[in-house]
Amino acid sequence: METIYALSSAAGRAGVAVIRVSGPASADAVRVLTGEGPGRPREAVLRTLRDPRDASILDRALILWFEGPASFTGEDVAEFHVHGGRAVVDGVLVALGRLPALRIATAGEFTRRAFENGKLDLTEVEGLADLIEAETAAQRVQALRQMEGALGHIYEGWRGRLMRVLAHAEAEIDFPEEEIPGDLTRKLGPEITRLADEIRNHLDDGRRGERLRDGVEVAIIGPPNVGKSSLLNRLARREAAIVSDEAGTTRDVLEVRLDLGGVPVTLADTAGLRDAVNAVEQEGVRRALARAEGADLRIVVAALRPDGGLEGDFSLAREGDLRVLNKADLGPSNLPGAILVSAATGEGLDWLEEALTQLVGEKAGIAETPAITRGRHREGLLACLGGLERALGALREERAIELVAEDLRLAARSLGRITGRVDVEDLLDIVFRDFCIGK
Ligand SMILES: Nc1nc2c(ncn2[C@@H]2O[C@H](COP(=O)(O)OP(=O)(O)OP(=O)(O)O)[C@@H](O)[C@H]2O)c(=O)[nH]1
Ligand SMILES: [K+]
Ligand SMILES: [Mg+2]
Repeated sequence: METIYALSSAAGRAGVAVIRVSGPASADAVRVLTGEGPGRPREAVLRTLRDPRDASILDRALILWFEGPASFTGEDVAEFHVHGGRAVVDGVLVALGRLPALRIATAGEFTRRAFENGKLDLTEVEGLADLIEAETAAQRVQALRQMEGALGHIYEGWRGRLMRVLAHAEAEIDFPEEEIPGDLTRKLGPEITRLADEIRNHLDDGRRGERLRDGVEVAIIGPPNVGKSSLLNRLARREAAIVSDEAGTTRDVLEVRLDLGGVPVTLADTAGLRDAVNAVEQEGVRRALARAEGADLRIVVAALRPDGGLEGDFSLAREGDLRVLNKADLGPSNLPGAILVSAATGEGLDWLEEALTQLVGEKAGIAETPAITRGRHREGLLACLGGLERALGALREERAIELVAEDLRLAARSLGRITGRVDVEDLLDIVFRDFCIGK
């Protein structure tokens, strides 16, 4: 196994930078730079780092030594906590690069080694990637939970039970007993049914976990000039979108990211909906409708007119969408089911934000039991469920036990692919794509 090294903290100037080395030559790397072997495992030592070519001083650094397999990667690991200046970091990296046994790590290679050495399963690797990407508090909680194995344990638990059922079925193939009709169904059926029910329940999560990971998509729609862009600017607390009294100001879909109660939200402003006056506006309207269609939630906006009449209506609102009547400053009004606001004065905006936060929280966020966070998990679980249902069907029809066993085997394999316990070579590049060098 080659020994790899990389800067593991972010590039650029910083107080401290961490350079990580992993592999059998890690102790040599410490020896060459400090003139001494590594200290005791997990105890920081302060050492002078010298360039091995001319003994010039590179830095005074803290060195942390982890003896494999009790390390992140499962191999011997040395961490150099150096001063985070560019010349210091470059000097140490160049010195390490001169050691013949060392080479620079590729993106995600430290984590990949952790996976290959059984330190993390694939769901835990994904949790770690999500933790590094987490922007909001709820995302952090979900990522940490997954990194600590919450999802992996559930899937491995199901796989263990499935393997036991499979063992029974296989025993039946090897040592067929006196066939009593329906006997096998009575033996295997209940546990397969229970497993299928549990997986079905887990799948029926309203995509909360996936939405929390990706962000909830909210689209603001309505006719021109009702104040959609003005409302977006209020919610974003900055002048993100152009506002004017000209109908048809907004053409492109404009997105801002919000953190509503810990849930990341992508709020989209869209072109006003009307029979467009030209091709560009027409394209804007097409995009607005497409975005509204794809969104998890719509804020449908109408506005009060100075004459007391109504601009727009809520015909595009679906159940669970927000209906907003803007320009409440123009006169008295009362529209049941609509939130009254004024983007001009700020009136009612607290309510709007509160209602939006509440709805978003219903669609995404932390539930008591860990939720599916990626389409990859969902696909694996659906494939597993399909196998279990086919196995149950085959049992009911009293088909050959070999066929039942084959379906159970496929179901177990689909579960195993989620955690990476069975042939996943083809998956690894996809899972590790999210990592950068040093991770
Ligand atoms: N009186 C009043 N005027 C408002 C309010 N909100 C927005 N306006 C005005 O209404 C006009 C249109 O506002 P925009 O935010 O550009 O409306 P829009 O819905 O994004 O318009 P398009 O992008 O053209 O579809 C501007 O002149 C705003 O200043 C409000 O609450 N009260
Ligand atoms: K406008
Ligand atoms: Mg606009």
